[in-house]
Amino acid sequence: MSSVIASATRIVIKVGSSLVTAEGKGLDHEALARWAKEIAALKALGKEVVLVSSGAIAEGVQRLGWTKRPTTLHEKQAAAAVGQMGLVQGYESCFREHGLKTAQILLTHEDMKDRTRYLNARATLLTLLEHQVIPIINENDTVVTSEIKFGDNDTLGALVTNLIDGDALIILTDQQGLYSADPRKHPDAKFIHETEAGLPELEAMAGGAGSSVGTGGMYTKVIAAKRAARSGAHTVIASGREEKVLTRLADGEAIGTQLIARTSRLVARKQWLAAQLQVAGAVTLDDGAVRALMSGASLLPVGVTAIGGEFTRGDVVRCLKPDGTEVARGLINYSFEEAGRILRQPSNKIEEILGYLDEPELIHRDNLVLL
Ligand SMILES: Nc1ncnc2c1ncn2[C@@H]1O[C@H](COP(=O)(O)OP(=O)(O)O)[C@@H](O)[C@H]1O
Ligand SMILES: N[C@@H](CCC(=O)OP(=O)(O)O)C(=O)O
Repeated sequence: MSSVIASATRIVIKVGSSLVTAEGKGLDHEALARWAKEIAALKALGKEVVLVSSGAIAEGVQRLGWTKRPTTLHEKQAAAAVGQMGLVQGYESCFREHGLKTAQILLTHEDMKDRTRYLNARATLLTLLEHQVIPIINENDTVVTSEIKFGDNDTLGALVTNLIDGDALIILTDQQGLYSADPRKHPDAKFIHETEAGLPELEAMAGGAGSSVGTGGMYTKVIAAKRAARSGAHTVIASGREEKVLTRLADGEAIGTQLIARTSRLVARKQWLAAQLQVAGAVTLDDGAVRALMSGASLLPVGVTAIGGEFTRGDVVRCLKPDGTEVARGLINYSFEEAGRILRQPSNKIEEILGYLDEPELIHRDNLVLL
């Protein structure tokens, strides 16, 4: 059995509070340095890495001189705001030692639900990866309320994996991986080396957080693996205390629990797009654009002859052949008003016409499914 990480190129790594803080009291700077070193080694192997890191609240509590983790939402938010400074400062200086640039990204649930924000967040993250920057992501604790909260960074890690079409999600925690029951309470629990992500029995095995530092426990990790699998990504839950865990995983060593996604990344994305029932509009293509789409290209405004419906950026629209039959469906980059102004035009004219350029494609091929 070898690790799925060996063949993964785009990887989201989630480190829990217990791994970046000293027993929940302030940041463990040696730990941050170790993560930066390991991630630099993955980068050197040609992998793209996004880091989802907790630890803001724990660091904030320390900086504010509080003796325990607060219970009210506003105190937690205040602690997170203070602590996030330390978290990004710490990572920034550790990654700089390896010649790597970092970026701070704070997200909420709404950023993922709202299609326009979803596309913007996706484009920003992919651009950062293109420029070899390590995005460091946390929940935007300042603005969250219970309705828009991920609540735990395991869920955030999975949604980020979906967002950027990651090949794999690595969840690092304080246990070796998933056991048949919480090993803190059941010392005889059996270790699970490999299983299929999303199996209902896994949810029954996983309990809540075992420490006062972490939040979600194994349950949110198992659910995160199920979510990640929706976009075809495999998940590995492993111990962050294991020596050189990331580089060993990348070498193919099967450390931790592997939760395998059944459907491939591409098939999963196309299924998701095809299943979108709410279609906001349609664009009619010329014959050349239909041929381009069929051969796997993106849809450019130059190949569009008409539009219908009132859609906004990020909505799902139908792509119609000149005779009106549907050939494809995809997430559109421009609103119906904008699309109406740039249709039949070459992409290098978009900026001149609209005064700005979001993307040269009307629908990018990654966001397009042929029917
Ligand atoms: N079936 C299980 N297998 C392993 N750990 C479990 C299981 N059920 C509950 N846990 C608990 O989940 C904890 C890890 O989650 P959590 O404390 O939220 O960590 P993190 O901060 O890394 O997210 C473990 O320390 C363990 O006590
Ligand atoms: N946004 C919070 C993260 C909360 C959280 O999910 O923590 P954990 O269960 O340790 O990953 C923070 O940075 O403290």
